[in-house]
Amino acid sequence: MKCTVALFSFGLASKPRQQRNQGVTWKKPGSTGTLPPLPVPPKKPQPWVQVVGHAGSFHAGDYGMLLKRYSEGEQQCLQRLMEDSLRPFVPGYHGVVQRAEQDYNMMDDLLTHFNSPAIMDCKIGTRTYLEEELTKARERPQPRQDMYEKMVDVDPEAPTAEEQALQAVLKTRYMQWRETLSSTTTLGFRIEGIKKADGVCNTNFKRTKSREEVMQALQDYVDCNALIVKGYLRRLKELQLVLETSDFFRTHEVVGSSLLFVHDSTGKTGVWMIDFGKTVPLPPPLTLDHRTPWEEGNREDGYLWGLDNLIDVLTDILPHLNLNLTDRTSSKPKHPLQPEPYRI
Ligand SMILES: O=P(O)(O)O[C@H]1[C@H](O)[C@@H](OP(=O)(O)O)[C@H](OP(=O)(O)O)[C@@H](OP(=O)(O)O)[C@H]1O
Ligand SMILES: Nc1ncnc2c1ncn2[C@@H]1O[C@H](COP(=O)(O)OP(=O)(O)O)[C@@H](O)[C@H]1O
Repeated sequence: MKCTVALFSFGLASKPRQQRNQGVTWKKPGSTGTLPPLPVPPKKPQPWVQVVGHAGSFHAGDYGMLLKRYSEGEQQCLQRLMEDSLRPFVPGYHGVVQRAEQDYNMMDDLLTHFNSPAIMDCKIGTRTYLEEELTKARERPQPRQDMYEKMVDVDPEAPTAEEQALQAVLKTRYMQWRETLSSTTTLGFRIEGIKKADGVCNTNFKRTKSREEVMQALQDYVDCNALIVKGYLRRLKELQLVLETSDFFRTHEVVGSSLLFVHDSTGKTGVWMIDFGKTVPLPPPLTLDHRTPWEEGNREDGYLWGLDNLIDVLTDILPHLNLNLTDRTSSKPKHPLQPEPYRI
């Protein structure tokens, strides 16, 4: 799908938006010599942007809330995450709401405190389908025509003779093909989509596979700004430490989940874990270290291995970037082969 922009399609409170702004009054300066501070005019509502994912699943709400089409599994994860050490790394969860007879999980809109942000969705892990989906596909195979078409659009040679005859592929086969076509298998993460600050959106990363291609895409995403990368690296390293001790993480298979990167021109950066639609609790006493390679039955997802690699790749691009946040005239590295040393 293409990036979707939404402007408050569902108000979450009974008070309409315009009414909320009526509390702001502009006073004349008094005659005592000291000027009272001028009230700040109300901020223009920022449009919420969806970079990738299912079309029609989200509604931007008022008061910095986001509604995502209800899934019980995701609700349980978000509830548990509110009690876990990972809480600062996920959107705040605020329960279930109903709109037009549809249930939604209500969570924080992570874009709220950014100004015209650049956004990147990176899917983490070496496997993008659940083990239970593999079992189901064997027991009751349901070849899909839509996935065949998506496959042929990218590479007409990709389907096997049997798949060509059927004009359909199994979902797990499609997902495995996407994993090996991109950097999921080799690096344990892949770029799904990027929206730059100028509004330009790119979801054409299906074939972005090699370390060099990934580095190039990341470098372009941050506009060669080392301070942004430094901010991201700080946050990712904190996340890495918390993941290593989180009870939630140890006891869940985390599949198809993304890290949402956000930054803006002030230099503010943020990274959060999103999308727990395919995150499932493990049968006790099974736990995962998220770094051991996957073998069917061990449930490992490669999440931490992918995060380790993502941190490595971001660290590797640092010497090629500009340290000067405000120098927009020199956004390309001047001597890519002789980079200046960079220290974190
Ligand atoms: O990105 P493309 O190549 O379009 O493929 C999509 C993604 O893999 C989705 O995963 P995610 O939501 O993690 O992005 C997946 O949704 P699931 O999460 O339901 O597996 C879709 O499956 P279907 O929804 O079955 O079509 C699949 O068609
Ligand atoms: N809490 C959030 N705040 C801001 N944007 C979000 C949030 N959750 C999701 N998004 C946006 O929606 C996109 C799809 O989210 P995701 O949960 O992965 O949906 P899906 O389950 O349909 O794949 C993300 O790439 C991001 O742009």
